[in-house]
Amino acid sequence: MNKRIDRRQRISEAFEVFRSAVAAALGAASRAHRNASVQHAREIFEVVLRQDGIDRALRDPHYANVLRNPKFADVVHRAMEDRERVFAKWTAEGAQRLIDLVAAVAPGAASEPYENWLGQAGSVGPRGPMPELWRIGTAVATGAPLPQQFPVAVPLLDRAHLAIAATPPSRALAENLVESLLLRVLSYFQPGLVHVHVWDVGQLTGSLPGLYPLTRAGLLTVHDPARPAELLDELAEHIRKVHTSVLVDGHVSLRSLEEDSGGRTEPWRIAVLFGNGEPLPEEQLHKLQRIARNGLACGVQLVLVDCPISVNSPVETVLLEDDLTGTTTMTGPHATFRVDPPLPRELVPRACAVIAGALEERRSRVCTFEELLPSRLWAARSSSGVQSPIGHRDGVPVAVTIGDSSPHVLIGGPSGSGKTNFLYAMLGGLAARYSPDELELYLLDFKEGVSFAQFAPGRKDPTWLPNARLVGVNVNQDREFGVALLRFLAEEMRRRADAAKRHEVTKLEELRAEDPEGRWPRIVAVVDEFQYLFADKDAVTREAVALLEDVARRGRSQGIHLVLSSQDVSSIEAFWGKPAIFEQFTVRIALPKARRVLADGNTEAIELPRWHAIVNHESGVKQGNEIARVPDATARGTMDAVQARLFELKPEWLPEPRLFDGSRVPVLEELPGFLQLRPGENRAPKVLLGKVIDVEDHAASVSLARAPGRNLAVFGSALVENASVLRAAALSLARQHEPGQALFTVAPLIDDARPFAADLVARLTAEGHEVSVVDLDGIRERLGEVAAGLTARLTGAVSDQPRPHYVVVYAMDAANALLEAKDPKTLQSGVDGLRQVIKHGPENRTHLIGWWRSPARLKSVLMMGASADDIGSWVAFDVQGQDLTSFAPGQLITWSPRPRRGLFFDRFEHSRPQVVIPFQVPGEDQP
Ligand SMILES: Nc1ncnc2c1ncn2[C@@H]1O[C@H](COP(=O)(O)OP(=O)(O)OP(=O)(O)O)[C@@H](O)[C@H]1O
Repeated sequence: MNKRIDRRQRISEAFEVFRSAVAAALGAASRAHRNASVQHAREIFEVVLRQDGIDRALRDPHYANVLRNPKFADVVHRAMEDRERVFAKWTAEGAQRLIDLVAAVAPGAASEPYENWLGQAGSVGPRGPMPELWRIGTAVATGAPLPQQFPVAVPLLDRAHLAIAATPPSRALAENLVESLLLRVLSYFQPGLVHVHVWDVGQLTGSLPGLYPLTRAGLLTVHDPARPAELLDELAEHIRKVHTSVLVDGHVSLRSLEEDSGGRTEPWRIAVLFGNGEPLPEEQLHKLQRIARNGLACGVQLVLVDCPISVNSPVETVLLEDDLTGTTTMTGPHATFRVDPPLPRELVPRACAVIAGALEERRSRVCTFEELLPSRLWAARSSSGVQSPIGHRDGVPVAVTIGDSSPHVLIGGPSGSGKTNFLYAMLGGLAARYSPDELELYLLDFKEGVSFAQFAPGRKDPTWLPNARLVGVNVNQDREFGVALLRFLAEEMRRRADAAKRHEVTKLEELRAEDPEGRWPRIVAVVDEFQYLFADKDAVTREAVALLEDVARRGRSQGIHLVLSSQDVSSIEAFWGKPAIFEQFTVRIALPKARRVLADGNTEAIELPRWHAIVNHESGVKQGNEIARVPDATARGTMDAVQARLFELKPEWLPEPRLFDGSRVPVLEELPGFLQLRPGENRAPKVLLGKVIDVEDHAASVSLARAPGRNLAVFGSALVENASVLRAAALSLARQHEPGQALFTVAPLIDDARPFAADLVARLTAEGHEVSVVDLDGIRERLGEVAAGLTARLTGAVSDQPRPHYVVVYAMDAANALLEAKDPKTLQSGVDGLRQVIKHGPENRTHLIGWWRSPARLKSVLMMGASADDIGSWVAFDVQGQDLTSFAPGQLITWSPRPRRGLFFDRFEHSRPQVVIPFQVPGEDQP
């Protein structure tokens, strides 16, 4: 029995060992399993965590427990470490870089806290600097290890539109954002440089109530919510206007123009559209898309709130969420931003009132001439045209553009309305911007007075305007000078067209590109009171019209531009009768009360205040009107000061402008053409008579060749003028002969002529010439001797080289009766002698230079034995055109005499008579 018990005991014990072994084995397995599970869970967690990212896990409430579990602490720790390592660069410098960047490109009100600027009117003018970004809030990079804040800013004005999409809870935030942004912009720039338009689909009273004080100064326009089309049309019209009047000639945007011209010439327009999340009706949407597409180039900025639109132009987008955070396309999806807190309610209207007030004050302040000038003189290029501000509106410059698409300018305004002042403002601005290689000026003033005289060197002021190539003053009745200028321009136009053809181009801009070494400045020719050109229905007007038509039509592509100004455009029938000419004058400037310069029905000039001008680049149609206050440009220290500065800058080689002063009496002895005369064997002597009216400053001259007809007659009763011609003729001949080589007979046949003749004789003898003087009593005999000498040659009795002999007779007709008497012996009259001299003198080097007090008195002599043909050239003073026709067969001479002007015709040289200005005679003063 005991044995059995013992065995059982042993068995039990044996099983006990087994059980313990099993238990131990199971325990170990379970521990291992537990460990493995934890390990597995960690790995799975790490996989998930890495997949989601630690930053997301940290924000996700589902992760909260797990992240606290100490078992996963090392996984979390590792992930955090990795994140920190990855973000080390960002953490160290990322946010700071953004802070620095915004501070650099968004100066002043563009990014600083409102305390620094709100309530002050901006001071930055049209020349900038232009902020690149404008602050809207603060962001943190989502997922960065440290919640470092950095500013969020968006580009605006010329750079990108702004679209904001909000949810109902965040809509108010969107409005705050817009308000703050607008105030930043409005407070940055000088008042007037930015205009705001607001349209809100939902609210009749409009949004942004804090901005309302701006309406008083016209800086804010709140548009009717029921009529969005009105705003869209207005913006579209503005864009069109900028294209047609400002962005002419090559510039694609106001910004590129600004870079070239050194300043903004057009204010920005910011249009804020508050929508309701629904797209606009299709037609309006298309309009809006067009504005979005073209607006940025023309200074039109859209800010669209809940106004869905897809456009093909730069737009930055802001998305605001229910939780009042947002994202923007500027910072991408990895940054969450918060809109800056709203500006203090009560400060906004006050700030807007300050801005409006400052603008009103600016408006009442007169901009100065100095403000028309560029920051750098002569820095602009004229390849595609020239442009200069001529005045300001609301502190913003208003410019005139002259180029291929706005080639010519017409200025109108009654006397005293400021045309001349306007021209000065324009010429000052242009001359300061464009060097003489870029722009040449031809300035002609028909008015009494000397408004352009200061541009040429004068007795008091030796400086002159370097751009001026020609200055014509006191032109008054010398309409021929206007024609001469037009002729010169037409000639230059042809020269340029030929050069263009050689380079196979059609326009000046292309020619300049093809021929960079060539000098091809643009030419602006200004004619003040140009209606004088068309004063009579005569050959001058006909020629002027033809030339004007040619230059107006073809000048544009050759860089030749006309600026015509008149107090009475309506009276210029010849001009009006040619709509083709008129149409070329697309730039119209109307001064107060100007009539007919602008298009019919555009009567704004009537209401224009003093010292203002309407600048219109659209042929005068109403939409093209831009009003500018023109500064005083004629006072001392304005145009004259610029001229003095430019004079210092001018290159050495630049010649003085030619001055044509209609009131000046030319002086023979100062004329280069006279001083250059020398004795010469093989040339026919040249006789200078006076100056012709031309651009080149030539003398009128006749060649006294050894040929029939080479005599000179001077007609008219005007003593001084006739004596002047005889004197100039004789003195110029004297310079072309060695002393003793020629003989001069000087015959004053009336007493009044004696002083002139005596002076002439003195000068001729002083130069060593042989002079014989005869008076009325001796003339018949003298002519008889000369005639006999000629007869001897004609009959062959004498055959040596004839000696040049110039017979200068004052008032030849005084001897008519005396000459007509016949010699009782020979039955010859003195007239026969005279005829012989006139007819056969020239071929034998004897030339008659005679003054007859009327052409009829000479004609009576030229009946038999001599003819009008024997007087090959003549100058007439105070003689009507019809009285001269017998000396210019086949010509219709429409000449009305005028003081100190003669009509000159050389049948050997001229197809038509030309006007001459006689030289000064001794004792005669300059006016
Ligand atoms: N913008 C201006 N600011 C101040 N003064 C001005 C301005 N424009 C013109 N004036 C002054 O008004 C006067 C007349 O101006 P201006 O000579 O330019 O007129 P106009 O139209 O050319 O007259 P007119 O044809 O009679 O010569 C001048 O004394 C000029 O200084």
